[in-house]
Amino acid sequence: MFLFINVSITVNMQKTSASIAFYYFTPLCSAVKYSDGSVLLDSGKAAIGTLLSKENQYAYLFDILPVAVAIVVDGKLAKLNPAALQLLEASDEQLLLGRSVDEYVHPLDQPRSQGRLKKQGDNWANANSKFRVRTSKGNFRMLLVISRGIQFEGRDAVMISGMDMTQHNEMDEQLRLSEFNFRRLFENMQDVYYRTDVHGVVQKVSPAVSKILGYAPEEIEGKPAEALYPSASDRDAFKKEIMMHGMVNDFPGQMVSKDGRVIDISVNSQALFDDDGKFAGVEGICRDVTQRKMLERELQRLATTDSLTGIANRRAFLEHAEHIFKSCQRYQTQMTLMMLDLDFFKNINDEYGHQCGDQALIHFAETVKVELRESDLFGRLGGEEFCVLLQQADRPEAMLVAERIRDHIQSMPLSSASGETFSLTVSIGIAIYRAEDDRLGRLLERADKALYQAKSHGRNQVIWETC
Ligand SMILES: Nc1nc2c(ncn2[C@@H]2O[C@H](COP(=O)(O)OP(=O)(O)OP(=O)(O)O)[C@@H](O)[C@H]2O)c(=O)[nH]1
Repeated sequence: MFLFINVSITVNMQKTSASIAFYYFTPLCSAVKYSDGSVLLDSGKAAIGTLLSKENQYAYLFDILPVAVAIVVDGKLAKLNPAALQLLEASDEQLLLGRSVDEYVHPLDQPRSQGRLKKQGDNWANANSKFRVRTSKGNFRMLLVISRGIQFEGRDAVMISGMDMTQHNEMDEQLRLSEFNFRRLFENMQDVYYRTDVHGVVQKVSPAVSKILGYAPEEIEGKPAEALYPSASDRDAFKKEIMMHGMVNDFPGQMVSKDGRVIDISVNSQALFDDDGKFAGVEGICRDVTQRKMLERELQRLATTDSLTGIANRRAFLEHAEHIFKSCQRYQTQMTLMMLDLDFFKNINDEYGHQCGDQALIHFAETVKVELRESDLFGRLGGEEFCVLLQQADRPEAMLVAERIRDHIQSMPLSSASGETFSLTVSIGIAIYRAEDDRLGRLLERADKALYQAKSHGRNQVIWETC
């Protein structure tokens, strides 16, 4: 296959038999035929001379060239090959011959084009340059054009050869536009774009990082990303997920800002691989979700907390208790459950008012809390009924805690808004986990039964389950 790059011609062309000499190149030979008919060949390639001496073969080559070629005399088209006709969307060469080149060149490119066509003689060449060309149908094309002085039918002429770059140009433009869009996004996005290398060293980070973490990008780029994580476990969980799935979505984590604050973040990332398919790093987007997390925590707190006393509400208590119950079933460990109910509480409300009753409930909860350990659960099941779950507590231990609570409640000083003092008592029923308990409800039922007995036996007492 020929490679007609920089086709350079000396022409002595008649209308019927054309004689063109090409510099042409193949892997095997290079050859030149000059206008005086002489042929210069590389040594050892004389066979090609036979080919070059056949002038009609050059005319044939001119016709089959995939590159548009036009010969211009005095600024007017004098000869075009079929590729040129195709490029100019013209069906017949005769319609173009004699027309000024300017008719086909974009007005803004005409001064440049005219300057290049003005040169005399046949020993010069214009460098590659882009021109906007208008076809016969009015469509614009972007051409990469080279031109060279030649002799055509005994006159100074210019041979122009052009490659259609319209598509390349559109692609360039699209690329430029997408680069521009990416840059605009990169500069202005609220979230932080980041990319690390295979060792977790930050390669690129977007300017939003300064708003979120207080660092300028240059302070982070080139440093290990893990220096920004407050906890190694967060980092390890992230790495594990990325290595396992190649990506993470809305992955929760935390980072430490320049001023030492811990920021909640959510990360969308994906693993990067090199051409050989080897892991090459991670790129992704980090979002500051501190506000969202605070709201979520607040919502969670509201959903699980009794608004009056601040202890667990019924749902949260039972959920947690269920959890501990299952653990007891699996590991056959101990747990005891106390049901606590204030005695004659209706009377407090009736005598001192509902607000005073509320205050009494708050004091009650605070007093009970003091008697419990971190691992114990305390919740308000409703009204003046409460429940305590003691983990790893046997009967003597549970009885001791319950008695202490009962005692402290009865000696807890309370006063009404008008200054009247009064006290409260509490009845407590206790049940302990048994191996045959198949659900938490069994334990609750037995504790409730014991509480009922405490009430019916006179209140202000602790009763251990009977059977
Ligand atoms: N102030 C106040 N009172 C409440 C609250 N929840 C329930 N109560 C009141 O608690 C009282 C419970 O009354 P009862 O169920 O008759 O029980 P009791 O008066 O404590 O009598 P015993 O349980 O039999 O000793 C009712 O008057 C309820 O209105 C609350 O959040 N605040």
